[in-house]
Parts: sequence; C-alpha cells; structure tokens
Amino acid sequence: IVNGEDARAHSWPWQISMQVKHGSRWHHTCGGTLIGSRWVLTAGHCVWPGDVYRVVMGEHDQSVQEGTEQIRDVLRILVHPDWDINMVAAGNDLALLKLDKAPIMNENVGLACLPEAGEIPAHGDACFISGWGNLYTHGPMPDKLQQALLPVVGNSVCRQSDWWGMVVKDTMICAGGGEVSGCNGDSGGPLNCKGADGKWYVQGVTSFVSSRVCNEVKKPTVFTRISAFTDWLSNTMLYY
Ligand SMILES: CC(C)C[C@H](NC(=O)[C@H](CCCC[NH3+])NC(=O)C(F)(F)F)C(=O)Nc1ccc(C(C)C)cc1
Repeated sequence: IVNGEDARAHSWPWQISMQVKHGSRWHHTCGGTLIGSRWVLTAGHCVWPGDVYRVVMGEHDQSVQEGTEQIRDVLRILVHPDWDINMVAAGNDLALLKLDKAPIMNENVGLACLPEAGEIPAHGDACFISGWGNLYTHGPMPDKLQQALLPVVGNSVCRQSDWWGMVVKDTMICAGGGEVSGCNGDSGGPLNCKGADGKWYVQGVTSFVSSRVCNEVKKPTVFTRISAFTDWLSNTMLYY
C-alpha cells in the first residue's frame, strides 16, 4: 500500500498472508480474506501452477513471532474458471484456497462478512484497503500490516477515457485514484467497507493497479466485486 499507515494490530482479523515456498523459506506473495472456517478468498493471479502455498492468520508484524499467528497448509486451490492471466481486463480474478484444518477463531482470527448478491458500493463510500504490499512501486514490503482509506470511485467515473476506460467491467470496483493505492503484494487482499449497520463488509478482492506506477493519479486500485460472484463462491465451498 502506497501512502498508508500501520493498521492497529488484528483490527482486520479476516486478513491473511498467502505465502509461497522458495527452497526452504516462505515468502509473503499475496493477501487474502478468511470467508469460511476452512476457506480463504484471494486473487486468481496470485496462484501459479506448481507453487506450494501456506496461509498465515492472526499475523501483524511479519518480522516478529507474536504468538497470535496460526499457520495452515492449503489442501486445494480452486481458481475461477473464467480467470485468464492474459486477459486481466476480463476480470474474474478470484481463487479459493481450502485449508487443511480450520483455525481457532479468536480476537485475532475471524470470518469476514460478505455483501448481498448484486450489492454495489456507492461512489464515495469510505472503504479501507489492507495488506503487506509494497510501500511504493518497486519499493520494499512493510513488516506491519498497512491500511489506507480508499474511497469508492463509481464505475461511471472510473470508465472515463483518462481513467481506466473500458478496462473496468461491471464485476469490478474502483477505489482511490489519488496518491494512495494498493501495490504489488496487496493482491488478493480485502477492500473493507463499513455497512449501514456499522459492521465491516469485504466488498472487493485487490486485483490491479497501473502498470506504470502503483499510485498513478486517475488509475484507482481495481478490485474484483465479490457481490458478483456469490453463486460461484457458495457453490464451490459447498461442493469441495
Ligand atoms: C508494477 C506492477 C504494479 C504492475 C501491475 N501489477 C498489478 O497490478 C498486480 C498484478 C496484476 C495482475 C496482472 N499481471 N496487482 C497489484 O499490484 C495489486 F494492486 F493488485 F496488488 C500490473 O501489471 N498492472 C496492470 C496489468 C494489466 C492491466 C490491464 C487490465 C490493462 C492493468 C494493470
């Protein structure tokens, strides 16, 4: 996240770190959201055939063993059937990770609330992006979970030619577009939006930013809109 701040520890208890094994070491590669006792939602572009992943929950500072971490292996990976890495603009940038065992739910690890099918966050809705992605383009990753206020940009604005244009589909949410943005490593993480009931809902899965510079003005961070995939999510989690 570019121009964010340290999150208060464990204030987004559904935020997970998806880690990939390189040799004998594990590296954070993407964010994700705990949406079921054994299910994590992340981005399709976070999954590469042949890689081995694990999920770390209850994490805050990745450089410190805080005693709140719970680590699980990934038993099964289900990438959305219409995701195509060569057609990022088509959307469907989703993957479900089934964990080998459910984590213990506590004040540091909990399930996200998901929106009703078809719910579209309004232009100007105050949402927060969270993640351990780069602090600036090609910059370092932080140790502590970052967060940043990222107001929703309605698709009619986001589709303007000097913004994202027709890259933005109905199944996407734009947010930000100023000096604050997601960046590599935030992929797959949540867009946290406060509902009318005062509860936080995860409305989006971080998908892409400008390929020129993460926080390019008029190129908001683009999220996969979860409320457009409620059937796929429930059917997949029910079946596998
Ligand atoms: C240096 C980085 C920031 C480059 C930038 N990376 C990204 O946007 C990556 C992965 C995107 C998947 C496609 N490979 N995502 C992120 O950095 C995220 F913000 F989501 F955390 C990018 O490729 N962005 C991109 C790629 C394709 C498009 C087409 C839809 C035009 C738009 C933006």
